[in-house]
Amino acid sequence: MSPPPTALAKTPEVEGSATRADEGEAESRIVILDFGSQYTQLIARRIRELGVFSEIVSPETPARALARPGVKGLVLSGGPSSVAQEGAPVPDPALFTLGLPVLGICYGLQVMTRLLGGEVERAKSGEYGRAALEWRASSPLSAELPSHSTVWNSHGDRVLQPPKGFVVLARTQEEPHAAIADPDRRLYGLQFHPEVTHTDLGKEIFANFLFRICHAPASWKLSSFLDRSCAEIRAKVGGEQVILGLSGGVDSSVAAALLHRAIGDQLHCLFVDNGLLRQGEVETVRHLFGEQMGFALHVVDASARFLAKLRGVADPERKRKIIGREFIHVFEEAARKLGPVRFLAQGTLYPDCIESAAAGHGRPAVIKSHHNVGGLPKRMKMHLIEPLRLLFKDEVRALGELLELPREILFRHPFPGPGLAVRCLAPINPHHLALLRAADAIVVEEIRRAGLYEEVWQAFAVLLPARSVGVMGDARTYELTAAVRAVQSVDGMTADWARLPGEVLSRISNRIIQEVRGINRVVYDISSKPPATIEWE
Ligand SMILES: Nc1ncnc2c1ncn2[C@@H]1O[C@H](COP(=O)(O)OP(=O)(O)OP(=O)(O)O)[C@@H](O)[C@H]1O
Ligand SMILES: O=c1[nH]c(=O)c2[nH+]cn([C@@H]3O[C@H](COP(=O)(O)O)[C@@H](O)[C@H]3O)c2[nH]1
Ligand SMILES: NC(=O)CC[C@H](N)C(=O)O
Ligand SMILES: [Mg+2]
Repeated sequence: MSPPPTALAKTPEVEGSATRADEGEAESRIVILDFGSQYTQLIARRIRELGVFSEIVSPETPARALARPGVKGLVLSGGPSSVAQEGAPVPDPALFTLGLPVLGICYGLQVMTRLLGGEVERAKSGEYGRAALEWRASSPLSAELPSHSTVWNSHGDRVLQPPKGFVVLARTQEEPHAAIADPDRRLYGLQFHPEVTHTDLGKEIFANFLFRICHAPASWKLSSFLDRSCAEIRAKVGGEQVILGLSGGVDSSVAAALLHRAIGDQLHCLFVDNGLLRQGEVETVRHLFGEQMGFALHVVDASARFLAKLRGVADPERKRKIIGREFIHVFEEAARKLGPVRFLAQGTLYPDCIESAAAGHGRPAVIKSHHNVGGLPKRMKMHLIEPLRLLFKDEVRALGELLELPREILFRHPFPGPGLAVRCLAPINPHHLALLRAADAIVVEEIRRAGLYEEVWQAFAVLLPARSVGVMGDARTYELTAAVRAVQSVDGMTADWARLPGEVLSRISNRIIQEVRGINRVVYDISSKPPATIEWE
């Protein structure tokens, strides 16, 4: 197969100071109408990787709202619905008359076909997974692509008759209308999914759409994003004070560094020691953010009140609620002490926004309640500043690198807001937390020492209330059990237990039993998610 074409733009620059981007004019962008595909975010990612900003909007967005300055083209995503089905999402038909290029993918192709007068039918047998694609006609969408390549499908409906003015660009063995287009109106449709990595040359197809059809400049760069968002924050905040809950995790740390660059000491970072933090966490945060980075850091020791409220509580959901409520109280008190604070900053990311928007139609925002500390903003009546709300996690990490945050912070394993409380299945008290903290530190230390820290998604210890008999130094012991959990995952939604080398497990086990008095047995958790979860509670 021939090498990929040269049409590919470079990935957005992370380094460098070039900030020519669109000062004063609207940022060039591609707008993606989301029909509910599991891959919509991947479409946005692919486009941004090519250096063009992309934005995901509701499928019902009116055409006039799509024709904004800066918009260079539209993508209609796939989706679970069937176009003939009642209640299936339909875009504003006027979007096809805006003169903007359109790329319909799967459901997006099918809905475009139907709206423009073509026919869609239920296929006799769907087309799922791998297929061999053959480009049959030349077009800017397939420019410089080899005539044959592998694509990935997932559809049960198909285009029976393309709309008037459309020609067939490509087919697969099963599907004669794998790609169709009306080149004069710059309307393109693909039955397969160019956004998934299983489609070879999917990125090149996007590059052709962006640069040969939409003529979008590749001007989306994190460095210009950084400059622009600092200016926006300064304009919004003026001389006021801002508070931000700093957890030491990636998102809040990057948000803090960005705000600090914008407004310096008007930013007050609040780090709450809830008594449920990992070993050395308070010192690390104090050293890194207070001393090294020079942030106005307020460390609030609230461990006594958290632990008092948690004493004797075993139910995981009750633990989470108590912790969320205490966080709010601590924040409110701290804000009052600082004087009138009008702004609350948060490290909300783009996936959080999309998830909560999707959940807005009467469904509970399950994912948000998992990730936010007790819904701070709603109750606190402050204006929100969310500088990362347009970014994906890996873009946030890259931004953190631009802001010179140490790798140690940016590539940290996720740590749940409720902290060690959801890893201590034995009754919560200072003694049990100390055992857990010590065991956890050994797990992480040994995994680091083996050079595996960045290979696993998360690794930690859990303290179990199970006591068992052991023999140490000829004497009987009757003590608690530690479970070691280490998983591989991409997004935390699904996970498999990590196949840690036997020697590493053995060192962890020996050290915990020898060094942590009160634990005499170590087990390794070999459950995947689903059906288990990553955390034990
Ligand atoms: N100990 C804490 N002190 C102050 N704020 C906290 C603390 N723990 C959590 N928070 C707040 O709760 C938010 C949500 O926590 P979450 O773990 O989802 O994100 P994160 O810690 O910023 O990043 P990451 O997802 O990488 O852990 C944080 O951004 C932070 O504002
Ligand atoms: O901020 C958080 N607040 C929480 O209440 C919470 N519970 C779990 N997690 C983290 O989310 C990922 C998936 O965890 P589970 O498989 O246990 O649901 C894993 O990375 C968990 O560590 C949390 N994060
Ligand atoms: N992935 C998709 O967009 C599927 C579209 C439609 N639900 C079908 O089965 O054909
Ligand atoms: Mg965190």
